[in-house]
Amino acid sequence: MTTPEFRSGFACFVGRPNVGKSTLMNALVGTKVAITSNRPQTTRRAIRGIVHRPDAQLVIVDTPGLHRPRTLLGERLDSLVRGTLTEVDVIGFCVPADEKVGDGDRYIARELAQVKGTPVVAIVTKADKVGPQQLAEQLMAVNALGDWADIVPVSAVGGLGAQTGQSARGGDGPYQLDVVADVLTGHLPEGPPLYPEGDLTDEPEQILVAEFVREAALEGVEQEVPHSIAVVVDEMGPRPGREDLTDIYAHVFVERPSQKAILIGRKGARLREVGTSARKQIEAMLGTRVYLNLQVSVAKDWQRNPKQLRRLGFYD
Ligand SMILES: Nc1nc2c(ncn2[C@@H]2O[C@H](COP(=O)(O)OP(=O)(O)OP(=O)(O)O)[C@@H](O)[C@H]2O)c(=O)[nH]1
Repeated sequence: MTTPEFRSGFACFVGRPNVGKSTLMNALVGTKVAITSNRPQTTRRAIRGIVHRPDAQLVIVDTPGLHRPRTLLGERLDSLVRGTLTEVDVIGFCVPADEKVGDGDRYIARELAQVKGTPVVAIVTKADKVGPQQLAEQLMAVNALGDWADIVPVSAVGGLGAQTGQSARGGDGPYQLDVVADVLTGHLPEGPPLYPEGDLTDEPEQILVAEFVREAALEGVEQEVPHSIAVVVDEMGPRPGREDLTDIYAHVFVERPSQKAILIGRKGARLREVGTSARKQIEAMLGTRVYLNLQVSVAKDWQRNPKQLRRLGFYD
């Protein structure tokens, strides 16, 4: 017998307002990852939480724009939402069991049909609120909405367990969270865990550091280098014996040599400015002094393979 490979990757959830996306995400994740930015606009793809399993790690990302769901419907999907949908490995499309499929659901289903290359799992939420007959009918109605990789009912409040006061996780109800997690992780590529378990609090800081560097690097050159920058923090930690000093090694990736030249500037002058500007922000956030080592590299056409890049740690 061969051991099943470990799987890892990213998921996001979409659906009309109030269909239970947040409840489901929170119920799924073992660890909440709070990204505490005082400038929330800068963190574009906040990690909502991580599902750790013996066989898989599922990283749930927030879908920007879905926090303003009332403007989402009726308008075209925000490009950021689109970006997120194509970057993740699997999308969970939530439709509640207790409301008839409506225009809002159909709208989102149509939009999802245009997202090529990312499997969509239709999730019928709040399954505990209806009887088996109504649930079966809703599953059929949702099935007719599109071409789903899977379709699965769930109750985030614990299936039958909800009525008996048992926890959602261990719940003995038929619509367990574990099943949703199984189905979602089944669509992830094989790969090692993307985040260390139990050491999650560093990650948001690294994301913010990358954002600070990215912002500083883009300052004043948005015309020449539009959206062509990705920043990866390679290493970050206190310098041994110096708790007041944090060493940070980061890579700034651009698409073309010409952009690299712009970022570095004459005799490295511009890159030094970028470093100084980013460092001030990072020092303010961390409350320590910071040594920031920036390297600029050309990663040709890095934007063309967003899934791979996300896996490598690009956050844009
Ligand atoms: N009975 C039951 N209620 C649920 C379930 N999931 C969510 N709810 C309730 O449905 C309501 C909406 O849930 P949310 O998780 O806030 O929905 P949402 O889709 O994140 O909403 P937006 O943030 O507006 O997009 C809340 O009152 C939840 O308590 C479920 O599985 N069963």
